Amino acid sequence: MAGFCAIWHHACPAVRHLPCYTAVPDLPEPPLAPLFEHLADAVYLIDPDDSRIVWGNRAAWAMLGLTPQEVIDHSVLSLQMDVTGLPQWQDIAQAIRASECFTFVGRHRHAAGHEVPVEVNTTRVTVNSKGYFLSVARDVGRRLALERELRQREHQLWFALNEASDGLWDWDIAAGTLFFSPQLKRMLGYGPDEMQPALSTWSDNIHPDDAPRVMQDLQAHLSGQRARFEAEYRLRNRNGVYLWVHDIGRVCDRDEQGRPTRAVGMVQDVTERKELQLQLEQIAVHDFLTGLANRREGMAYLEAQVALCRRLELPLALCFIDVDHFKSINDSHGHAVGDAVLRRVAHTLRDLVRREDLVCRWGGEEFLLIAPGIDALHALQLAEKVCAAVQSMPADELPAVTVSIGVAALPAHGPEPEALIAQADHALYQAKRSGRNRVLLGTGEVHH
Ligand SMILES: Nc1nc2c(ncn2[C@@H]2O[C@H](COP(=O)(O)OP(=O)(O)OP(=O)(O)O)[C@@H](O)[C@H]2O)c(=O)[nH]1
Repeated sequence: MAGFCAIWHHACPAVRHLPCYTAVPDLPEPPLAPLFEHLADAVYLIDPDDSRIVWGNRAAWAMLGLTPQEVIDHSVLSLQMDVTGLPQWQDIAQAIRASECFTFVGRHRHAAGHEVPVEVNTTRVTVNSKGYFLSVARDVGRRLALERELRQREHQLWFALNEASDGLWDWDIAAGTLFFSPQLKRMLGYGPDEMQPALSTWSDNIHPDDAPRVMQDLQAHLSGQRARFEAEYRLRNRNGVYLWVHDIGRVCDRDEQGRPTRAVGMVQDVTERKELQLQLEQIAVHDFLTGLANRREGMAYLEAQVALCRRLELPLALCFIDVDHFKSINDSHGHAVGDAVLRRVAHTLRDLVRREDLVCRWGGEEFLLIAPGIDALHALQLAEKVCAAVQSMPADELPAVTVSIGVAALPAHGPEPEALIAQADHALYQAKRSGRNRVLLGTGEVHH
């Protein structure tokens, strides 16, 4: 081995860190040896009889992290982790002799301790009348890593399509086809072979009340006005039941003119969350006992309608309605009966008003009727109707009651909602004082 130290040295000016090869007359070298020096793949010349490496190129030493001195005259068995002994080497040598080119996939041992996955192609060459093996080893670590990554991605994709809770869609806009993932079909109650892969399969099943908004949102994204498509809407399932879904998607391909050609997205079933949200919204704006709008909702409606009617120069009327002697109902029949009476009064009021009117429970046994577009005269007539309707409620299981009503109207009784309420409240107070079961109009005076 001492002779090798002299002929393999580290002073090659072209490649500074790699040992440089110098041909030695008494050692075999493969044909075209100088050419192999410039190959990126490792090249070894191996004596088939004893598996000794007798020559290698620069890439060979680099791949192993060793110097030529550490490799030359060593058996391939010391480098190749998948060849475990001479008998196995003999079998391999036999196979190499029997074929034009023998391919072997294995692992080289790097000086730093890690493995280098290699694909080794070996062929036979004759040097100085003796047969040798010429092996070209390619580092396939990167390729294997890529293959592993690809397999991993395929697995993730399979998982996303089949197991993830979100349904996926892939819309080939140019071809006019819409792919629905197995999970999306399952979410909507369809089998794997159902659901035509067409846009109409989706769009025809959107709730008619939601469809215009959803299509507008989709169009806004396709035309580039919005960065992505996102919508919450009702989608009909196979049984005709509407699910609430959260749909989010994005254009992923455009043609040379910038027109979208493909979009992908995912759909989540949010029915439970949406129904809970709707219930909470309902609770937030409704009175629990009567189901009417609550005071906060009534006030918001009054403010909005006063602003609108003032802008359009339309009248607006308010009726403050209070059940007469309600305390005595509670006292003589109990609180539960009192509640039932309040519910019945509420239903009577609701049945009497127009769609654009709003009745809210102001508190206790007080109700507020907001009637946009109605002047004071018509409001008085409406209030009389309310009095009559309450008085004529059937007195079967529940005690009969009457109501007193104070009326105020825009513009006569003040431009602001608070002024209108104060006027109606004062008129109600007067109605109570003057005997109850009656209607009085506000005076337009300011009362403190
Ligand atoms: N059952 C029941 N009673 C209620 C409710 N809210 C308020 N009340 C009762 O309604 C009664 C209102 O009494 P008052 O304000 O004295 O008025 P009133 O007895 O109707 O007399 P006038 O308004 O002067 O005709 C009180 O006894 C309250 O306890 C409710 O949700 N359910």
